[in-house]
Amino acid sequence: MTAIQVRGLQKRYGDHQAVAGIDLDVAQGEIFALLGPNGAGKTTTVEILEGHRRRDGGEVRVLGEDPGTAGQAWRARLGMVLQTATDAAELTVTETVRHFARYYPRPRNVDDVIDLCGLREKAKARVKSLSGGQRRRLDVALGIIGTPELVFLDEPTTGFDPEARRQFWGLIEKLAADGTTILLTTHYLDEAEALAGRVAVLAAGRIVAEGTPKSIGGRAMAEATVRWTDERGPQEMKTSTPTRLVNELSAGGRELAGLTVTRPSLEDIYLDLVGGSR
Ligand SMILES: Nc1ncnc2c1ncn2[C@@H]1O[C@H](COP(=O)(O)OP(=O)(O)OP(=O)(O)O)[C@@H](O)[C@H]1O
Repeated sequence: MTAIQVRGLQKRYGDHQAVAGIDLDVAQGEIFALLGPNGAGKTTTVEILEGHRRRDGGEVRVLGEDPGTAGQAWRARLGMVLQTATDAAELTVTETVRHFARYYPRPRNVDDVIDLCGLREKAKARVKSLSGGQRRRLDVALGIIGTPELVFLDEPTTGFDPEARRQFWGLIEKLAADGTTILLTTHYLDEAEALAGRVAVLAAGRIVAEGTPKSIGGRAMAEATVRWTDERGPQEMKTSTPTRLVNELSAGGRELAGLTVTRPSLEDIYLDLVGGSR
């Protein structure tokens, strides 16, 4: 079943076209990433899907309903990770999660969620004493306490140190393993590559590429560059059949000094895709 279906979505702020006609399909159980630079229209898109912002044009279905008109029962099936959710800073982590659990008809077990989000050691700590990364994990705890079918994560790891990001990715993978659909926005390529089954690259309100991280921008098909050094010095050849080339070069068991085979990185392709639109 399709969790999210978007056709021709448009949003304009004054005379600025923030979202310029995008199509999206996210299947149930998928981790889907909207990847794009600052100002590409990611947050606007997610807020429309959450029902927090009105669209100017296009069709949107989220869990089968139009977010513009869907009611409370629909909302309870979504997990929205809002940075403002943890304002009750005088409460402890457990108290905060327990408090939010009361809003939902089918909440997860409070202790399970605290464990899942890696907050066991901080369960009795006041929210105001948490680090930025721990607070973000608490935001996620509050986003998933209601057993949502679909979770929206808007730039979840911005400002995290590398270890906190790894831990957070692990949490997202655990959620997805339970069958939760996840739509995340990010401007980190490695995050999209590590987590998402499919990625849409957004630039200036349009989707400029979509597919698996490996296939984005035709990367899987791109020519490889084979480099090696021989008696003439450093050599370089571009080829669509690098295995054959290396076989030919090394015929008779000849060792090739400094041999490397590279394809354009996701970063090369991405910068190419979004470069013209900034
Ligand atoms: N409420 C608003 N009023 C006017 N312009 C807005 C409003 N919200 C967003 N914009 C503009 O619309 C464009 C898209 O913004 P949006 O926040 O959706 O981008 P984004 O991809 O999420 O960027 P970031 O990575 O910086 O969060 C930007 O040019 C932004 O300045």
